[in-house]
Amino acid sequence: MNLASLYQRANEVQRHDAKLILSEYASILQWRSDGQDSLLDVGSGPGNVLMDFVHPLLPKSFEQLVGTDVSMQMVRYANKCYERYARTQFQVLDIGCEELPEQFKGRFDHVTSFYCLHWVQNLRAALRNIYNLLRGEGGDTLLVFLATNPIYEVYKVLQSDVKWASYMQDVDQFISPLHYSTDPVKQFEELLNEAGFVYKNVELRSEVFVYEGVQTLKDNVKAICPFLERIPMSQHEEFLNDFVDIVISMNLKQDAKSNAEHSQERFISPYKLIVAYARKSPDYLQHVFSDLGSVKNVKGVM
Ligand SMILES: C[S@@+](CC[C@H](N)C(=O)[O-])C[C@H]1O[C@@H](n2cnc3c(N)ncnc32)[C@H](O)[C@@H]1O
Ligand SMILES: CC(C)=CCC/C(C)=C/CC/C(C)=C/C(=O)O
Repeated sequence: MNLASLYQRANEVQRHDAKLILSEYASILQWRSDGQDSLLDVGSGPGNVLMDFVHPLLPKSFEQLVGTDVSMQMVRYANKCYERYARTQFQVLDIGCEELPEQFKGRFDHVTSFYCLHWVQNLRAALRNIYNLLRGEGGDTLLVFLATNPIYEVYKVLQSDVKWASYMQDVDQFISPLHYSTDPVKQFEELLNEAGFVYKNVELRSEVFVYEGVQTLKDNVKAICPFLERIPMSQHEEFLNDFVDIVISMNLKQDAKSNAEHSQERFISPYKLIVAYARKSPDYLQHVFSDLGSVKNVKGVM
């Protein structure tokens, strides 16, 4: 996914969900009493969700805001767009990496991520890294990503088409790792436990987004579809038309009202969103728990 400017213009559902969920969690995030919070965002893309919806929530005296992304093109684009913002920077980081670069370890009070983790097949590594991004004495994380989306079924049908099969052999790499899960909440809770998070709240939200008009749908697909850059430009419109035909065959097109003038076609996208909030136990608590075995009567913290 490398079309920073197009994505910035065609990310309606992503902006809608991030804005709504941040309005709900702004008061739940554990802001520091001294106001010197450090926050890292995972998969920031062109940065407009982070800067439009997270940045305004930070205390005025925040320590640092770091947007990260696996794509150098997204990072360069975001740094250029937001270069005038104090104590704010964008850096390359693959959240699914085996070993978190030292400069990121234990430095953040908060880690957020919006519409990124469904792109990461190794959620176990991602959550281990997110845990290790947080400072030793605590910190919290707010993670919002797709469990299911009809786009994944459309991709599977396109991959079976001889016209597109050779460009989509690795289609499963781009399907959310929870798309086929029978219990995505349980599965993600177990992954959070494994990473070491002690307090967690994981929701699965059933949502519906309506794309007004076929061009809006096509633009939103173009902004995130990983296969288009592999297909000759001269065939892009054919690919997108085939995409829309499959959406229609899935009965996801709402018939325009016959009497309405200039009515647009509406495309319905029913999807399921994971909204997960978790806190990292302070290191000192871990110390107390680990000492429980040697000290019989421990008073106070339990
Ligand atoms: C759909 S965009 C979301 C951007 C932004 N968070 C938003 O809500 O608009 C997903 C972003 O995640 C990035 N991404 C995909 N895999 C990643 C990984 N393993 N580590 C970090 N970022 C990744 C993509 O490059 C892309 O910029
Ligand atoms: C009707 C239909 C198939 C709509 C899906 C359209 C669409 C652009 C979904 C985006 C899914 C996705 C992977 C978003 C992202 O990563 O930001």
